[in-house]
Amino acid sequence: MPMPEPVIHIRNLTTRFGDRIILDQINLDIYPHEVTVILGGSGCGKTTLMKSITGLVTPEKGEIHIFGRPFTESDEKHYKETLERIGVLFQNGALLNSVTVKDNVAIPLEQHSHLDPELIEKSVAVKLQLVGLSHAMHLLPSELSGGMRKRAALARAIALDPEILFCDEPSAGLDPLSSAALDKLILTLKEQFNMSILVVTHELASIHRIADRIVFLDEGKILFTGTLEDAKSCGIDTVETFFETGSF
Ligand SMILES: Nc1ncnc2c1ncn2[C@@H]1O[C@H](COP(=O)(O)OP(=O)(O)OP(=O)(O)O)[C@@H](O)[C@H]1O
Repeated sequence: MPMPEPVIHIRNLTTRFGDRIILDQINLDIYPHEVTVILGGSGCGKTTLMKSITGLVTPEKGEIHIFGRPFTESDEKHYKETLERIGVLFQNGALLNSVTVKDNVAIPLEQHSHLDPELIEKSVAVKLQLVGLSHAMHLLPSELSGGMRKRAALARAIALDPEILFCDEPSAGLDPLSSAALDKLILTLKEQFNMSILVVTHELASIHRIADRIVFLDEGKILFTGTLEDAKSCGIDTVETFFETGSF
């Protein structure tokens, strides 16, 4: 079967901090309605890749097309419209501590939608129900467990019904049950909401549950891309060792 058009198409992406090249001429296609797991040792550039794609870091050179249109050199209107179709779950959750869970999830809708307050309230309630936090909507982030905080941050990341969702180490610091619950949610977002999802994680159990495709980064270059099954027997020592041992 021919591959569908990628939702993200990256060519020769180079990102540098000072005199250090972090991403070195990356070529990568991200396909729709799949979970793509970005793997690689600490400091290899996984977060920088996500930030380069989402405009949080400015690449030195290269092209990024999102939804079939150039993103790197787009005008302000197109740039903003594209970002509204993307959700990001940051590594630390990045919830505002001074407002309730419900108000945290409402923020993107208040800032980027034209919905009236009543519809915003309904939309927030739907998202909180989806992540299983209806009962916690009036709590402050500091009153939540780690797993609940991650789910609240996920509800906020999907507030605008994004077509692409980025999750940076969503299960870091979670116990196995909370981690599995989060993976289930990620699969629901892919299967029922048709999202294309990029996840940075190095937890083998999680990778086996969610990954359709693997992108393995090493020192700023892509060592392997392909399906999870292919990754396990790709003939590249670093990749195969990871799948055997769970460490880099
Ligand atoms: N804003 C920045 N300024 C300078 N250097 C940075 C900046 N952000 C990241 N780096 C450096 O770039 C390299 C890649 O960082 P990045 O966070 O992308 O790695 P990572 O693969 O996500 O690592 P980890 O798995 O440990 O989170 C690291 O050496 C880091 O110190």
